[in-house]
Amino acid sequence: MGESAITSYSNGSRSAFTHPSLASRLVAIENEINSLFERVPFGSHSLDAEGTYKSINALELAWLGYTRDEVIGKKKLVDFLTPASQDKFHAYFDHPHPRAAVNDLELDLVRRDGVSMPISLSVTDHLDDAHQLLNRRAVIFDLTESRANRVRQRVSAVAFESLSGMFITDRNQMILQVNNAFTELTGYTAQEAEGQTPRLLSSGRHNKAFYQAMWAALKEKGCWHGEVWNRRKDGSIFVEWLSVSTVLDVAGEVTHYVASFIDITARKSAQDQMAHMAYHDALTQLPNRRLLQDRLNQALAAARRSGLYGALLFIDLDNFKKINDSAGHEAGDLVLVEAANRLRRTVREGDSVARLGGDEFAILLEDLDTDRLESAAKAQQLGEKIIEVLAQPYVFGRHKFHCSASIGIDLYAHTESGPDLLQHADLAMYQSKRAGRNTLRFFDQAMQTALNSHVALENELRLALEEGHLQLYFQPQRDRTGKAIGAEALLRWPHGERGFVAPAEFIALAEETGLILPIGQWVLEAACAQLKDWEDQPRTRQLRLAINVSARQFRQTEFVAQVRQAMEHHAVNPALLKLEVTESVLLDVTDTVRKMEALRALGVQLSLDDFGTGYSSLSILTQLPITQLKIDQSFVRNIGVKPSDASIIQTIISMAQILDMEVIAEGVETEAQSSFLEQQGCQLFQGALFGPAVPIAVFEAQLA
Ligand SMILES: Nc1nc2c(ncn2[C@@H]2O[C@H](COP(=O)(O)OP(=O)(O)OP(=O)(O)O)[C@@H](O)[C@H]2O)c(=O)[nH]1
Repeated sequence: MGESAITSYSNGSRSAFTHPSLASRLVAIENEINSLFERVPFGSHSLDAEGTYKSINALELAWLGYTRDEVIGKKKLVDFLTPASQDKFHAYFDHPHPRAAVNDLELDLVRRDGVSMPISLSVTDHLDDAHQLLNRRAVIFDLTESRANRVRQRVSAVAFESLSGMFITDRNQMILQVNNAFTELTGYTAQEAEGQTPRLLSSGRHNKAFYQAMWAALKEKGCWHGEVWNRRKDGSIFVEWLSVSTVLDVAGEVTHYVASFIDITARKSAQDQMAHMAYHDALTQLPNRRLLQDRLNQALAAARRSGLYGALLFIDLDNFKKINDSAGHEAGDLVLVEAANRLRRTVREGDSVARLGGDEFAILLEDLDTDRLESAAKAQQLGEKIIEVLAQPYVFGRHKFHCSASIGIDLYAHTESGPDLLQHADLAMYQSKRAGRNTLRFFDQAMQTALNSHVALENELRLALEEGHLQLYFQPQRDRTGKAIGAEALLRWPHGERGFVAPAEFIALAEETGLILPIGQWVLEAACAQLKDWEDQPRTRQLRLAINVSARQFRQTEFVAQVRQAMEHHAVNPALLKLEVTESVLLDVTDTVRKMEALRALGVQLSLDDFGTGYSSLSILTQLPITQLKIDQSFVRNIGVKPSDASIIQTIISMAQILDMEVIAEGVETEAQSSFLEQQGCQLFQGALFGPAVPIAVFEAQLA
């Protein structure tokens, strides 16, 4: 820029400048300075004593966005400041005793385009001999960049002090800096950590390969994340989620590593605990069925490779329910825990013990032998040991319980599948139960054949129920005059190929598989519908209908509600519905009494079926709101054959009279039986002599 571009104004009023040669000399010097400042990389200007621009360099003009003519002699610096900066400016410069210099005062300019610009202002004042301000020369630095840097630094500093533990190392992994969270999480202060390497925290839980993989990832990708077990200063171990990143220089060389971590010990232990709960039984802490299934699958895969036999033992405690019923569920729990401990102690390390549920346990024995018989012998040996160990008394304080076990064993080689094994062992266990309990049985081919037809029959029964092929037959119940007072509804299953399946066969199957529940519900609904039907005709309006309720059905919590709903649904008179239950429901007396009372409150009749064959004591009988006793047909059949049975019948009838219950005899086939029963005071009769079970149309046709 040429000389003409610089214009300076001298303040002619000042005495020091009155000498013409000195004044022109000063002007020349000032012009020289101005021209010098034209080339500097910062803003520069001079102001007169009033603060008006005397000179300004090109850079500052460019920042402001004005022309020289608009500024020189017309504007003051304060005209270009933000209001806040104006206040600051005045506070510094409107001083009774001007200072000689101000350095690095931070202000904000407002450019012509309205954008503000941070600057640093340094000013040198020229004073005359009387300390009056002559003029002022200023240099201005643009702080835009450095202020942004400072903001960045502040943000970084705040970020560094986050809740995550952080540390920065040099390229040799020497820790240069740690944050407060690092100290909180590890127990090491900055002084203790700085100068060390991260090995300071090593727990010894990771091997060399782990760290090698970490360094390889850092080298390749520039970052690594993962779980690391570390040790705090106090020696305690914690697990952290660690992220490490490399910092590179312009040449691509690592200069630093930056690591941040959070303590995930609590989260991890919660996760571990949940995983444990998903695979273990809460009461005994043994693996549960799910985990056993996994292990079975692994064991089968291993057997395929090794060719060795293994065995699965299915263990079920005998009459365990009695302990619950007699001493309470807590006592039952104690026995289960003790049984689990005994099983654990009895097996070899490596054998899996699991609780399948209730009082059922399983043991998986792997790698027994290449020979089937030898393997069976080993499994049997352990099975017998277990029977012996579990049969020892269970003593808790003053209480002592006895509980034997029944075991089913299935050997496996490379062929079986996990679910089959469990099913086979279960079936073999069931054979042990049938053989009198406290023993063991192996699954064999005959059992397999029986199982196959069992499974087929089960599917067919399910289908028969779904497709409405089950039927109710009606066997009349008559009074002493021979008049039908009602009927017992009996389930029949006409099978497409086999004709009628024997009720004993399919009902036992339904009990075993649980199908008895939907079947029982169907019977209940069908009986109510039938009662409703009868209600519409005068001839049948008074007929009562008895249905059989299985113990399993009766034990359901919602049983009473089901009965109520069915009766409401069909709007039947409850007094005409009779539920026949067997003595097997009496195992849980309290529950039975409660349910029976609820049923009686609904108005339903209750009959105790097969009476005399079970074990119900007289005292229990007196607690039950039963309306009828049914003499079992086995006694009736022995009338005139076995005198003791005749006395039992006499006792039952007189007992019913004392307890004010109705009494009915079933299975009456001969006149002799009938007249004996009548003589003893029996009021109601059912049996072939009075009519077999027949379809509804036949039954109704036979009504006199
Ligand atoms: N105390 C307790 N009882 C349980 C638990 N789980 C299931 N049960 C009871 O265990 C009993 C299992 O009985 P079952 O195996 O069917 O019959 P059982 O009396 O052992 O007779 P058998 O097996 O035929 O010899 C049922 O009464 C269940 O209510 C439990 O966690 N604690």
